[in-house]
Amino acid sequence: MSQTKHRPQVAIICGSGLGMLADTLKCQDSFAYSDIPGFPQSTVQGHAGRLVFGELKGKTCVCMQGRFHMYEGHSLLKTTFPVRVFKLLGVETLFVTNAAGSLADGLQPGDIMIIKDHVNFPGLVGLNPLCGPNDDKFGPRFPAMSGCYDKNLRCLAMEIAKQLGVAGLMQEGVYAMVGGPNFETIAEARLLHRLGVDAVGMSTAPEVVVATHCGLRVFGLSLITNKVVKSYEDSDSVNHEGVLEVGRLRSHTVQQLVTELIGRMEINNNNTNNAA
Ligand SMILES: O=P(O)(O)O[C@@H]1C[C@H](O)[C@@H](CO)O1
Ligand code: HPA
Repeated sequence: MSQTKHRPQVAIICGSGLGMLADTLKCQDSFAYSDIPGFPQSTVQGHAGRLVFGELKGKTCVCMQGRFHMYEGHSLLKTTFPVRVFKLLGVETLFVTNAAGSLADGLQPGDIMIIKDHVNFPGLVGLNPLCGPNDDKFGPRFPAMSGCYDKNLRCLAMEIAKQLGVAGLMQEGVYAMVGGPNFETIAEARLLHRLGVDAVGMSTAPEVVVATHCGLRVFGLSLITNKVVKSYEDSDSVNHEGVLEVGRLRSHTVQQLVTELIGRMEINNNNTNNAA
């Protein structure tokens, strides 16, 4: 921390192809993950691997340009390590963004889903970053996860979307994390759809679990980059380049939404930082 004067209140984790969010920060100090002790390295295209500090609409932010995924071979403890670092830095609110495939018929590529809730499939079978001895300095052994995506921020995001004229692209929905790295089979896609999942991806849920455990307020967005193939008659096929391309096409809108939301949200300064 001696290398930056910024003391962030807000942390942003950028999903695949959404790293441009960091470019909006003013008065930047940026650090390659390879220069930060204990940080894993990014291995996925579209995840630059830089931690960027700066100002956005009067709030001090830190932005992860590149996240860590379980399928890269990192332990869940490693993939979520930055969230606890943010807590210790005094961050109060975590923004998570991701690229996801849609299962809901009403969600098209290019749409933006405000995450209302998640299904943490790895977590349901015991692959949870909170497994192992609990560190009481961060939070309780058995944290509640109901309400982990802050309702006030979700409402404010919708209000802002209306003012920006992009409400037609936006709706709330349930995100599910699967392990990846392969995309879903048709049978898996049908199962997820029947279970009430609106969009599926390979990240986010462990970060949100760790953030909620240590008392961070969370806001999440999924950029819908593709429709998940649910029919044996459908010859479409998803690929990572296509995912990144939709990210590029919608980068400006995602940037506007996040910037306005950060500018207008209140900071309570209720991060007592008692984990430090
Ligand atoms: O980091 P996110 O969840 O945005 O990345 C998604 C899931 C895979 O890593 C990749 C697939 O294209 O995009
Ligand atoms: N499935 C899982 N992860 C994804 C998808 C998908 O269809 N699109 C982007 N990330």
